[in-house]
Amino acid sequence: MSKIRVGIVGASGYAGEELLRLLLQHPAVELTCITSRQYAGQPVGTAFPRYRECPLNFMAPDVASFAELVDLAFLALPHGLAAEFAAPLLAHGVKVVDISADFRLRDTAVYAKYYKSEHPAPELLSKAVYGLPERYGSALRGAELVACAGCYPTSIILPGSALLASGLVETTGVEAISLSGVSGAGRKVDLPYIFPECNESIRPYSVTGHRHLPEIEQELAVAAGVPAITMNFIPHLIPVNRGIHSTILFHGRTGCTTDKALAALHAAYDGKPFVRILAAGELADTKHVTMTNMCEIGCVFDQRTGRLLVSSAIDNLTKGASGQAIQCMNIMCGLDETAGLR
Ligand SMILES: NC(=O)C1=CN([C@@H]2O[C@H](COP(=O)(O)OP(=O)(O)OC[C@H]3O[C@@H](n4cnc5c(N)ncnc54)[C@H](OP(=O)(O)O)[C@@H]3O)[C@@H](O)[C@H]2O)C=CC1
Ligand SMILES: CC(=O)N[C@@H](CCC(=O)OP(=O)(O)O)C(=O)O
Repeated sequence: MSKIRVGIVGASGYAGEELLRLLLQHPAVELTCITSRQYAGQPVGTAFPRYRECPLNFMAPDVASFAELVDLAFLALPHGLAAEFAAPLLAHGVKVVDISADFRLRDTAVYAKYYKSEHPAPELLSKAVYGLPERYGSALRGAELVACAGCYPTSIILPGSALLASGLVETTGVEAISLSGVSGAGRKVDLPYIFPECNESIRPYSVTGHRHLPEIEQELAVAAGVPAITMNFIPHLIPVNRGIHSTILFHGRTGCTTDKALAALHAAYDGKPFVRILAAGELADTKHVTMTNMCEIGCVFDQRTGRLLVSSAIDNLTKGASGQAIQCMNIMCGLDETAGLR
């Protein structure tokens, strides 16, 4: 079988770097082109010295020349911009896997509120499949445009949707407290993210209106089968390079126990290669998942408070971004879901 020709738009950032790491050893793809404005014309090793021996050169992000070289494009661009690239690429017949947030929200008014601008390509929203393979696997088969789930959302929606769908927990009073490594903010020089500012620091931010909140609420409501879910989501920046840990608190319904919650998670995810359900008494740890495409989930029911405490961990750059994007590509193209990701 001939290899799928793929390219990365925005390959000089952290999501781009993670795509490079995974795609350069993917058995069914040929990485034909990578773009960057600042490194255009230079070898990939200029931006990432670990790839000094790699013969690839960055090219300028010119859609027409890029589209000639690829069957499928990964967009690792800032939100707002990704949609501007998606539209002409799709028009050239190129499949698009977008890692940005541009096609995740179904409601353009919600997008405008949280992303502070009108949606750049609303006409494409109906084409977009939400890129969370464990929940949307069959819709991904043959999709042309995939909106990869966000990093924090992946860590919350995977456990949360299974538990809400099981009926063991209430749909009201949901709370999620998440901790993210600094690579989640991208490869940029910005004062709050330089080493002396974020080392030895744990800092909550955007505690009442983070842009991932509507994405999490949207997908949890779908899973729960209710018109809307209103919840708290409290992200924190922590001084590690990679990894997200989320603690999600639910009010248990009558009969909720740790064993029943674990059984619901097993029923949803047994056989899914990138979800690991822990045994009773175990909670998730980012150390167990960094540099992998795995989401690790544990939970415990607190009899005293009636709350189900759920703990989940992912690598923000792998299952939270580029690994998930490749998992989506594998399904879109009829490959083994795990190709290049084990
Ligand atoms: N970091 C993470 O953990 C996650 C990131 N994401 C999403 O993935 C996307 C990329 O994130 P990340 O890699 O962290 O971001 P970075 O800031 O590290 O990289 C952004 C990339 O976009 C390119 N770029 C920026 N502006 C333009 C432009 N005007 N035209 C063309 N290229 C441009 C940059 O290249 P150059 O300047 O050289 O042109 C660079 O390659 C974002 O939408 C982010 O929200 C999603 C999940 C997790
Ligand atoms: C630590 C940090 O700053 N994290 C980013 C989210 C990471 C990201 O890129 O979000 P997407 O999944 O939507 O692309 C933030 O809070 O905006």
